[in-house]
Amino acid sequence: MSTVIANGTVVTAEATFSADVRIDGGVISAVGRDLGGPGDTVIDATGRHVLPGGVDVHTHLAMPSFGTETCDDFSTGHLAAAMGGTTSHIDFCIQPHGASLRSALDLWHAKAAGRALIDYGFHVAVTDPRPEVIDEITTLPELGVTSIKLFLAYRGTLQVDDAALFSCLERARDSGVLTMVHAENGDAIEHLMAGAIRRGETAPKYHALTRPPQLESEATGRAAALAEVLGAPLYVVHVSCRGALERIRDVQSRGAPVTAETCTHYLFFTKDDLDRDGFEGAKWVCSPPFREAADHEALWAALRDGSLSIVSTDHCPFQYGTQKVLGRGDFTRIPNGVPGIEERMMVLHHAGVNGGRITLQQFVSLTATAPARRFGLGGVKGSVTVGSDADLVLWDLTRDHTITAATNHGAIDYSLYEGMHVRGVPVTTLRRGEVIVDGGRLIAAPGTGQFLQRRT
Ligand SMILES: NC(=O)NCCC(=O)O
Ligand SMILES: [Zn+2]
Ligand SMILES: [Zn+2]
Repeated sequence: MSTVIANGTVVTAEATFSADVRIDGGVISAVGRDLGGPGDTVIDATGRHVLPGGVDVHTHLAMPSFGTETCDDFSTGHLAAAMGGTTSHIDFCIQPHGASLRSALDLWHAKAAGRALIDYGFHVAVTDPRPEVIDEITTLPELGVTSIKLFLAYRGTLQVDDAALFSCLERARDSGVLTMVHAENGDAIEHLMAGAIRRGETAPKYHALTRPPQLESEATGRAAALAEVLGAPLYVVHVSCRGALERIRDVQSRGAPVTAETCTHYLFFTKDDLDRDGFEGAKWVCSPPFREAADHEALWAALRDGSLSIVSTDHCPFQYGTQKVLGRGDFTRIPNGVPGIEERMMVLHHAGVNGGRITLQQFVSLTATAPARRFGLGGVKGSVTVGSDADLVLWDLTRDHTITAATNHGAIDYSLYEGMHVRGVPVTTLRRGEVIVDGGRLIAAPGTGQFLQRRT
């Protein structure tokens, strides 16, 4: 039996046009006029825009960190994602020290099993780059994993040195695997943090002050230079500042295969948000930290000119009431990370498209088409085109909504965007042709989200 989304306005990364979308076996089989026929299930999209479901390539669900674990698992995180119009994501599987990459992946598969509502893939974060672990990178594509991540910060837990970065970039290049990098100079940060604590500077705002933008720019330039020397593909995650953008543009101008993302929150907040009354600023603690208003404009410009091609969330939620408070009296113990998987599409659409900063096509590209293509899902996810999975979101561009943690759906007890008014919301979400959210009601059953085997 076929489903037809009738009378909507289809939006792709290239164009916006009136069309029906026909779905057979969970896949888009036609896009055109008057596609409905007898026996079809028809979903009337009159007055709605039909967008590809969001693809979020940077999330941390049920991730152990700072002595606790991110509060959204593959059940609550997926519920929040689906409610916000995101239909697939790629989560970071973190290699425990001493473990193989394969066993780390097994751990993450177990976290998702029986819970998933949307489709999901994994990147592997290599944290213990022993020679045999670097050798294992070549085996990842056969497991459906075609990207690894290296952290240049978080000394003692996640950080790797330049020798490991160089070896991994080389091995990944030879295996068709994309290397992602968290670019901050972890050694300099440790030094600055220790000095702040010695001086009794313990409040959340010192998180931002001990991670200055120069240390992100330096690490970005270093990673980009190593990738350029090797001709290895590199993806810089969560770019937050002008200096890092300059380093990325520099290597891109010479044709180096370096791409980059920013995350939603870096377009909205500044380091002053960490200096809110009492301990409230802890809600805004993430790495890299928030910068200046001028960085927002630089990031928007980079999204327009393509030097940044993706907006992801870095959804890494820790409850304020029970988890962020672990760092009361010592900012270095505040779990790093902020939530955003439910808000990404709405706030980016509102500030970006309604705000006149990007077009609706650019919005689709940044949130769905480009991330799918970059991470081995092109032609499968992220586009309203024939042959792609029917992951679709029907948007009402005229509907108003006020964001508040009380009506959000994840396990997190706050929203960075609390009280923000947006116009334009997802009203119906389909995953592989099946309606999973309609009018704010979840319809999908736990365990129906599928693992995404990605291509190199
Ligand atoms: N971003 C952040 O503060 N936490 C999540 C881990 C990471 O991406 O660095
Ligand atoms: Zn990071
Ligand atoms: Zn992250």
